[in-house]
Amino acid sequence: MATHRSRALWSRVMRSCRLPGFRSSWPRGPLGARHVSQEKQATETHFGFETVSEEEKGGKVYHVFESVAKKYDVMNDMMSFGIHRIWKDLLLSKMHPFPGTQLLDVAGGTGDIAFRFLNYVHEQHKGKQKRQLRAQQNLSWEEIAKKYQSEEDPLGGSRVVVCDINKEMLKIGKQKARAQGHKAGLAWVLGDAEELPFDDDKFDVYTIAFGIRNVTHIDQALQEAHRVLKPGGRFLCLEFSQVNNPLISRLYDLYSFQVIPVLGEVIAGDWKSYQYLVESIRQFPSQEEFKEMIEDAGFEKVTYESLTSGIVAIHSGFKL
Ligand SMILES: COc1cc(O)cc(C/C=C(\C)CC/C=C(\C)CC/C=C(\C)CC/C=C(\C)CC/C=C(\C)CC/C=C(\C)CC/C=C(\C)CC/C=C(\C)CC/C=C(\C)CCC=C(C)C)c1O
Ligand SMILES: C[S@@+](CC[C@H](N)C(=O)[O-])C[C@H]1O[C@@H](n2cnc3c(N)ncnc32)[C@H](O)[C@@H]1O
Repeated sequence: MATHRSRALWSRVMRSCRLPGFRSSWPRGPLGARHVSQEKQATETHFGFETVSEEEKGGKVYHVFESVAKKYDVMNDMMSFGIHRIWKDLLLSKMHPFPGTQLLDVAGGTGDIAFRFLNYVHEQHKGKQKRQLRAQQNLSWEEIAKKYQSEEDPLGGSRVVVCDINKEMLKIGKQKARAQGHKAGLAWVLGDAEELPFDDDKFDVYTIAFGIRNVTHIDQALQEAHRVLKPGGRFLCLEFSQVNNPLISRLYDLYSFQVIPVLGEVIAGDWKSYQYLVESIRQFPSQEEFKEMIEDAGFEKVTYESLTSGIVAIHSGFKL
């Protein structure tokens, strides 16, 4: 059994060497994940390097995340040497939520962004409370103790809704929330980024981390982001992007195509989902192209910051 498994693994490694994975520059559709050919308008798209119908794509993406959900978090630490945590922390520092922020985290999966948000606003609120106490002279010990024991909202009114299309990812997220003691200020909603189950002008911030690449109609998801944000609200997207240093790009390509699917097979028993991951990264638009797409959806003051040589980028835009 073990020999069969390792032989199968080796044959996959060999096959993957024949993939365009050895090219130093990658074919990139101008619209990223959505490729529209002249003959078959708006019916075909990409699922990694595979061309599939738009109807098929959603089901395939669903299957990927249903399959990897249980191993999702451990895979991210292994593949990125823990670096995905730093990227997510940076997204939160960029957001720098104000007290009372209403956040919608779309494609929120197992809750990494939501938990960071809750920890951030909790720390912020505690800091504010301390500063207020320090500023008040001559408080008795009883008054100070009362202030700490009062049932005041420890999140200062901030709330987060995690919205994801995949039940299995949300299930793992809810288990993590229980284990980490997150209860208040957190809601889980099953929903599609392309058709959000929320009213217009509802949220202060919309985040999407490593999610938009998987959506069939990225333009539709961006328009939905714009719709649900309040005027003055902020769009923030953390996603894979384009590496511009040729040497790092070559190493990263080698690592992506030769190591990541192997890790996927060994840790999650799922080569194909991790092959989809690395292929879908190469189909996603560059920093500048994605910036234009965000502007086309009606966002203003759109900027981006490339992280780790452009392996990922954070895009930001405002609904004004
Ligand atoms: C299904 O869809 C998904 C599933 C998911 O689980 C997650 C997502 C969404 C994704 C995330 C939340 C983040 C996931 C993170 C990544 C995909 C990885 C991002 C990658 C990095 C941060 C590292 C970037 C790597 C480089 C720039 C290249 C550095 C690599 C090397 C020097 C190794 C070069 C590799 C080769 C020559 C290939 C052959 C090598 C071997 C077979 C030996 C094995 C090598 C290793 C295990 C690597 C050891 C590397 C080091 C000790 C150096 C580390 C250096 C750096 C990190 C700069 C989702 O959608
Ligand atoms: C790579 S995970 C990202 C999870 C989380 N944001 C994080 O940073 O770890 C991608 C998530 O996008 C979700 N997703 C894919 N297509 C979606 C869609 N159309 N609407 C909402 N979520 C979607 C998947 O179910 C999956 O949970």
